[in-house]
Amino acid sequence: MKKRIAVLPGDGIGKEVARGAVEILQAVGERFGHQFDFSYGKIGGTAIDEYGTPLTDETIQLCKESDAVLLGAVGGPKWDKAPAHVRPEKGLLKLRKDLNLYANLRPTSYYESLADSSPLRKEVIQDVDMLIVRELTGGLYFGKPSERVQDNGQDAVVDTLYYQKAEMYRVIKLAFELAQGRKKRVTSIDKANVLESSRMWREIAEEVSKDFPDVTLDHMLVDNAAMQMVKNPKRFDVVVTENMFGDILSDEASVLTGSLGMLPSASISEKGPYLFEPIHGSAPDIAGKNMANPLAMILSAAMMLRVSFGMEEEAAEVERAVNQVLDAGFRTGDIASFGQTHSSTTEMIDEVKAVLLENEAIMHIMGAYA
Ligand SMILES: NC(=O)c1ccc[n+]([C@@H]2O[C@H](COP(=O)([O-])OP(=O)(O)OC[C@H]3O[C@@H](n4cnc5c(N)ncnc54)[C@H](O)[C@@H]3O)[C@@H](O)[C@H]2O)c1
Ligand SMILES: CC(C)[C@H](C(=O)O)[C@@H](O)C(=O)O
Ligand SMILES: [Mg+2]
Repeated sequence: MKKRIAVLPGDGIGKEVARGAVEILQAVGERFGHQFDFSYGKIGGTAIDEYGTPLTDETIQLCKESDAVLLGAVGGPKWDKAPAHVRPEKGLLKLRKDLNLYANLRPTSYYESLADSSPLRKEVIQDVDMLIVRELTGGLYFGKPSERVQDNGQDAVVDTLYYQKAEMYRVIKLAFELAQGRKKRVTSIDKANVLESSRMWREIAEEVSKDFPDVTLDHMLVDNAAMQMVKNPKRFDVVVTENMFGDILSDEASVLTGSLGMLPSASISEKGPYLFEPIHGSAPDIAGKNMANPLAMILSAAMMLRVSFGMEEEAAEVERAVNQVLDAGFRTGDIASFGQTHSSTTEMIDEVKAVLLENEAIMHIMGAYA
């Protein structure tokens, strides 16, 4: 059946990696006989330059009319000094809010072939398999007021951490449901020794856990969690946490796989369409140089196949092709060990595509002799 995919490449390396995901999906379509229709929209700085706003109503409409959304990344120094309402990042936040994407799933798994490119010892990271469930539409990112103020004649500033109970409840419940299909362990991360919002978060986690007797729950303060994540990452299965803690911890978790350029994500809502994006940003330091690692974006496309379209075999094939390319020694700079030759973004994309199509040929031949 035809699937409509909205593609929002965004800024910087977002454009380079989004192109890769589209090429891989085209190869999947060719191999498995699916029709994927791609429609392009602008978001972030690119949209500011053209329309004066980081997200137009047309782009939101395009996303709502699609079966899934693929997003590259937004932001860059060109727009860093822009007033708050026309910052590229505001476009992404508005899109997440408008599509009600309340949960952001960020899986981190171990890649045997990348063990040498991690700064952590192999014994520490081997077999890590963690899923961070990040609340995505509440907390400090969206609380009002968020502004500069005058306080007793002093320049001051306020940001607000606001959550409704129901917003915490639904994402924590989802984390428990996901844990049931995994190792049945949820670690809820908060700052309950200081923040009232975290105390409520912890109470709700306890409340939800009563409905999931097969899943164990533990609580961890976020500062300790940041340390445990690099010291003993294997202790984590499903991690659930509020928006900003999840943002920070997931960049940290990406180091366990080897690089920020390896971590995909799925942002989901109650009824879709869902959005799929790498967790990294627009990487201005390497943008336009054909150096970015496209694998986080390609793996996000695999998550889209699985989560939005129920195409498990197709998703697994993309993941297998990525693994094969890594096993064969292809590396962008961020995942290269000392002395290894660096492949460009486009070379990596071409390699994954070639493996995908080559595997089809091999399976075809094997089928003929079966
Ligand atoms: N979802 C998003 O769109 C998103 C996420 C994070 C940051 N940002 C934005 O991106 C801009 C730059 O932010 P930053 O530099 O703090 O974070 P970043 O994620 O863009 O880059 C951090 C570091 O990781 C490297 N890196 C990131 N992705 C990579 C990849 N695929 N391959 C190889 N190396 C990669 C970069 O070169 C850089 O050294 C900011 O404007 C920020 O707001 C956007
Ligand atoms: C660009 C920024 C708003 C965004 C976030 O903090 O959510 C990014 O860091 C991410 O992780 O997707
Ligand atoms: Mg982030």
